[in-house]
Amino acid sequence: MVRRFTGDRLVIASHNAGKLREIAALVEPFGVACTSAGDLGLAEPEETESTFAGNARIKAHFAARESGLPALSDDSGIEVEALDNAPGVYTADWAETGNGRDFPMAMEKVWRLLEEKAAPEPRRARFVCTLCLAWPDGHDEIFRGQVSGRVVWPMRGEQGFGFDPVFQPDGHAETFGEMDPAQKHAMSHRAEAFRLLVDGCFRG
Ligand SMILES: O=P(O)(O)OP(=O)(O)OP(=O)(O)OC[C@H]1O[C@@H](n2cnc3c(O)ncnc32)[C@H](O)[C@@H]1O
Ligand SMILES: [Mg+2]
Repeated sequence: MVRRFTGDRLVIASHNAGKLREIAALVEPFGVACTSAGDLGLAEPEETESTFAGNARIKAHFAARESGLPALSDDSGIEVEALDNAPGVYTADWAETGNGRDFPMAMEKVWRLLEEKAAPEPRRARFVCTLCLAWPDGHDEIFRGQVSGRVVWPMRGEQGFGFDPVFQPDGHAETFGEMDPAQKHAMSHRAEAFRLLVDGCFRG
């Protein structure tokens, strides 16, 4: 049995401004007030697992325990088929410079590796999003969404965040970086996982 969410306040267990924006827009229609882990001064736990679900659990349970409130985390990334699904769980790590994150550099690295392999077009990829809703008593629910498409180069568009400028979803001419937020929400990995969360926990 999936546990229902009956509260009116949720901690968003993420320190990524782009995700916070998207998750707040998805949660808003349900009349649930969102506070981010950063607003509460919570630390960023280390993501030591090798799966999206494992890392999503670490982040949500940490925030739920520390805040005493239900917490929703998001672990996500881009899997590139010709790179054996890298960077995948390590998408944020590929952008890490020591002084912050450099996503243009990480996207260029993906492109360079694809060129070195002479990977044939289209260069298939998918965005994956795993959401974990955890309660302070230790219970959790996990939901996964994905969207298929291709990696394109050069980068296109200023919208969104992270790897959006090099990901073109199937059936569309624009990259996620060129789409407005509502268009991305209509098809994204995050939106799919969120629909499952709503069906299971908000309405179920
Ligand atoms: O862990 P939190 O604090 O939530 O923030 P993070 O940025 O570290 O997030 P992840 O550990 O889940 O790393 C996933 C990375 O994958 C990328 N990513 C995930 N969803 C994306 C999306 O919708 N569009 C573009 N890039 C995305 C983005 O660059 C993220 O930094
Ligand atoms: Mg992270």
